Amino acid sequence: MSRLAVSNLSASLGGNPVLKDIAISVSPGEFVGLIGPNGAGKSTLLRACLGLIPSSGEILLGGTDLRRMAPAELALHIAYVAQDRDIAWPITVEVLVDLGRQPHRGAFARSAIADHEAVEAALQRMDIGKLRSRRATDLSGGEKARVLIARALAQQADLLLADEPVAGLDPAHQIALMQVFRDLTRQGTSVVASMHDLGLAARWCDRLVLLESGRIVADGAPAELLTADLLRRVYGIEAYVADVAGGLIVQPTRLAQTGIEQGISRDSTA
Ligand SMILES: Nc1ncnc2c1ncn2[C@@H]1O[C@H](COP(=O)(O)OP(=O)(O)OP(=O)(O)O)[C@@H](O)[C@H]1O
Repeated sequence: MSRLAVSNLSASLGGNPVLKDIAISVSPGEFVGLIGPNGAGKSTLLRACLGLIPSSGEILLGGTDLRRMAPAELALHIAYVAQDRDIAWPITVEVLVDLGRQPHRGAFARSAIADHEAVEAALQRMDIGKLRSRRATDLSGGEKARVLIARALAQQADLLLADEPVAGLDPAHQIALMQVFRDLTRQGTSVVASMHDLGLAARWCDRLVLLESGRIVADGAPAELLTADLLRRVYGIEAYVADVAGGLIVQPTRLAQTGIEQGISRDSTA
């Protein structure tokens, strides 16, 4: 059975249709990359899959419509990393990551050993052990991002939805995060992450789902989906695409002619 099964999903924001007849299913242990141009609807789809915005259609989590699940139950099954990395409270990194354990215990219960281990594992996975006593509000952008991802990892949900989780991370931490996601999926967790870095998406995701103007226009294995033709049509870019022994390489090189038609200015020397 799919861990997440979405069908006929449509949603409007501010009176405008933003998601149109979306169908997507995610299996246990799958790492799905959600790609598409700015404004395509990636964040909205993730938020709809959390029940955060009104939508029509079906969103099944392990066979149950998640809109009928209580928030506390939902939090045991889905973890979410939002695109917005604002941290308002000057609490320590360790305390913030520990908030990810909240669904597993009563609000005032003492941390159990399992909670402690989950927090330690999340701190190590995101390479923020040495930041544990720092105030989260004092961290750099990339450090804050890693702390918020660690909080979601500590939740140990079987489905992780992450909105542009690599944004702001340096190359080493981007690759490390992809490795963390792959390791999690190999242990049975499902991960759906929106991404703009097509090279990382190509190399690490099991499957890519491409959104354009609120519709899914392609869904498949990276090597089948990421063709130069499709990238030109959807993103208006030329890209170097090569399937080599070490894995798929996708490197955007310049704007395509269609980029101009879409209103994107182009540096003719590029
Ligand atoms: N609250 C809102 N009211 C009206 N329109 C909205 C609202 N939130 C988002 N939108 C619109 O919905 C569309 C999809 O937005 P969404 O944030 O899901 O795109 P995205 O694919 O995640 O983009 P990006 O890559 O820029 O993060 C956009 O056109 C956006 O302007």
